[in-house]
Amino acid sequence: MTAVSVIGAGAFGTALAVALAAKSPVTLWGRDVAWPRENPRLPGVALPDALRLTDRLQDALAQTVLLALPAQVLGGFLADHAAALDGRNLISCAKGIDLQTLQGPSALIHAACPAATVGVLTGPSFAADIARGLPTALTLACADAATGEALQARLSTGALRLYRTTDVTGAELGGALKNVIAIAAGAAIGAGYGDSARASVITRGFAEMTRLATALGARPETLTGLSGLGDLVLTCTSEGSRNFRFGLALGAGRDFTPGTTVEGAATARAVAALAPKLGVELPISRLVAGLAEGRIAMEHALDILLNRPLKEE
Ligand SMILES: NC(=O)C1=CN([C@@H]2O[C@H](COP(=O)(O)OP(=O)(O)OC[C@H]3O[C@@H](n4cnc5c(N)ncnc54)[C@H](O)[C@@H]3O)[C@@H](O)[C@H]2O)C=CC1
Ligand SMILES: O=C(CO)COP(=O)(O)O
Repeated sequence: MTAVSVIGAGAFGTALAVALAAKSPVTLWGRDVAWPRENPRLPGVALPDALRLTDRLQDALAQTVLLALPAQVLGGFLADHAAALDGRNLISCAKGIDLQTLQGPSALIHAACPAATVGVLTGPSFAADIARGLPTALTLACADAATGEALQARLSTGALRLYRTTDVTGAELGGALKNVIAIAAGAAIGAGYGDSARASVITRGFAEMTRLATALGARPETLTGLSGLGDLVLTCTSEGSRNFRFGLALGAGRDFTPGTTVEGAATARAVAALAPKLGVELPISRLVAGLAEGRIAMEHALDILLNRPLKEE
């Protein structure tokens, strides 16, 4: 039995498994791992011998399990496999808010697996960078400080440097909400509004992320760390981001590749549903929800943002 297993053989799960296999044997579970030694979602990355692939969950579960499934499928997966997962260290790597329950991945895990120790691994990191062994800094959040420290040591490698925090809510929400703002930043660029407009979206978007996250119990300083500001900067400025590219396509009125994981689209709708319940104003996120649902046309988006009453920063 390996020390760490990774559930979800998409781009991110595979990249994490490749990186961790440099340190100790890793098992990677996926429902569709019939590919030879290269994952089509992560082209050009050879899978090392220390990485064992399986589609049998019962063969995959170590004491520490990284859950690298998209946020909108995590709840169903947990419902199906809670008994096998409970009691382990379960670390969410998903960046989203579940649209059905309006909860983040850590709350879904707690609810399904009450005896598990829950953690969150998040921060600025493209799967391709991690898989290539490029230097990357992430946040490992765990409410239990001692377990968090042990997990930090277990999951750090020569290239992957983990910082730790006990603020699970803040770390998780930073990663989820930056995807929504990245869609807005992409839309601003795609529509030709320019880099100054993008800088405004990043800054005012960060204010929205902080308002919502603190209303849900996050510590404000967590939002200024890797999991919040760090990942926001990466995702709003790089075409390596699927959320940013989705926004680019929206802004330019172009189609977007179906089947691509774009966490920010569903998360924007979850955020729009949460905002009135919490009494927080989130104009950019609500606009992204409207664009993603097709309720708002791109040609009206700018007017909606600019015609609001003037206010203090
Ligand atoms: N790709 C990246 O650079 C990064 C991704 N993440 C996060 O990791 C999470 C996963 O994203 P990616 O791996 O990039 O997505 P992906 O689109 O590359 O892969 C998704 C994987 O989930 C599997 N899947 C879908 N529904 C399933 C189900 N019901 N049961 C079992 N497996 C199922 C698919 O077969 C696929 O292997 C997302 O929350 C994303 O935000 C976080 C950091 C970086
Ligand atoms: O979360 C990511 C980088 O930190 C990946 O972003 P995308 O899901 O937008 O590709």
